[in-house]
Amino acid sequence: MPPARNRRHTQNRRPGGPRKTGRPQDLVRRTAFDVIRAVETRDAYANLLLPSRLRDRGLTGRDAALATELTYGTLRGRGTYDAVLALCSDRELRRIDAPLLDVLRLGAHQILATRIPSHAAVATTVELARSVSGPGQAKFANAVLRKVAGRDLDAWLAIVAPADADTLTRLSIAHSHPKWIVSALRDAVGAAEIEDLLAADNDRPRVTLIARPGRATVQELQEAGAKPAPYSPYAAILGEGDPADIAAVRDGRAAVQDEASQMVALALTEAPLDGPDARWADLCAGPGGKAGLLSGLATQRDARLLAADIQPHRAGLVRRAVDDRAGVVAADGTAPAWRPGSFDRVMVDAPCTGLGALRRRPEARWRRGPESVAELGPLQRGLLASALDAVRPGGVVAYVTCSPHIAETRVVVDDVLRKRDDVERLDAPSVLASVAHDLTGLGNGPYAQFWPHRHGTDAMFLALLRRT
Ligand SMILES: C[S@@+](CC[C@H](N)C(=O)[O-])C[C@H]1O[C@@H](n2cnc3c(N)ncnc32)[C@H](O)[C@@H]1O
Repeated sequence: MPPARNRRHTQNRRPGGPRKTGRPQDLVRRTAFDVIRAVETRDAYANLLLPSRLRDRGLTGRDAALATELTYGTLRGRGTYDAVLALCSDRELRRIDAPLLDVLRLGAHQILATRIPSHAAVATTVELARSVSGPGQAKFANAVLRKVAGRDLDAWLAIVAPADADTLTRLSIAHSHPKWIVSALRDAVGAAEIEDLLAADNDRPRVTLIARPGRATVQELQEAGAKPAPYSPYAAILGEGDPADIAAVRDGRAAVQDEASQMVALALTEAPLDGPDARWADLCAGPGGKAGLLSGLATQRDARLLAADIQPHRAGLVRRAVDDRAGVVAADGTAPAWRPGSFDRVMVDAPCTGLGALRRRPEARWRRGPESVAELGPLQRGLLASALDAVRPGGVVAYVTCSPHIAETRVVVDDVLRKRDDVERLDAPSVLASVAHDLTGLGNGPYAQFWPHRHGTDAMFLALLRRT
């Protein structure tokens, strides 16, 4: 993980301190490197690939923890490390072979953000450079990394992100976020909190579980070692350990799910409604996180959930997450197979940039550019319009994104509603507060926005809309 932001975290538990026993450190670094390369070359997701690489190579315990930290930290901190490396290299970064540049980033992370002694970090990284790029490049790596090791992180930050630099540049380098994301997040959260938000994006996210209603209980998760969670009555926080070690998770009766994701689904089920309340739909259900919760509650309330996703394989994942009463279809939510007014409650968890979940997807910030926001806009508008048609008069739609970018959140809702006179906005923060009394800081309504730095959750957005 990078710089400025993470002092809180790194001071308490900086990984990679000296070890007493000889361990396969080379294998640990090689594993981190291989995952970082796969992220770069074939768009792999670190959080999906790393666990299987650790298993394949028999890395467990402290070795697995170090490989995870090196992988995630290097991916997150890339923006800061590149700024430092650029000053330490006599070659422009774009002229350095991509694999070697990843080795250098991995070395910079160890030197600047872990307790691994600098000389050991340099020596092992140079060895890795030798095996990846040959002896000549190892010499180059040695020269660059020795310069990196000449200053600590604070000293480097004073040079690469000085206080008198323009704010966007300073925040972008110090907190390792692309400038366009810093700018978008600042528009959404405001200048006073942007630095806290960027810092939270670089923190290790807590692992939150959901006990799927009717199939598992929070008590069962707590007996397995999880702790109470602040907001959702179905959530528990796993401080350490592998979720897959918990029987309810292995059986699919419980799952890993961010607490804000749980809360926005609960808000849909708690939004006040007159008349029948028997037919629910989730138009973008894959892989089934929210649908799993909705289906359990639907069954308890004698309602029925229809869950749809355009991608058949994701609809298949939904099938495993929901209970037997729910229907699951592979369908395009913008060209519905159901009649208008078919449902009482509809969830639209729209495809989005995912800027609200940067903590959990360390590579995501480097993968998309600002153009992706505009590209997703028509689909987001189409899905919301379709959901409003699918709900009966008096029924409720939840429009949700895992992004706080205002062009994906309130701008979409306001655009769609401008063209219709049959929709009213409900006060989403009040509905959420009816589920969890201590839940504040969601904004002044009618929309609700969760924040990592305020709530310790993903930055989920929620609009609750009622057909009139
Ligand atoms: C943000 S994800 C949904 C996450 C899910 N609700 C959960 O909680 O696990 C968005 C989903 O929308 C699906 N999708 C994209 N376009 C769609 C469309 N036109 N109709 C239905 N689903 C669509 C994607 O395949 C993806 O699975």
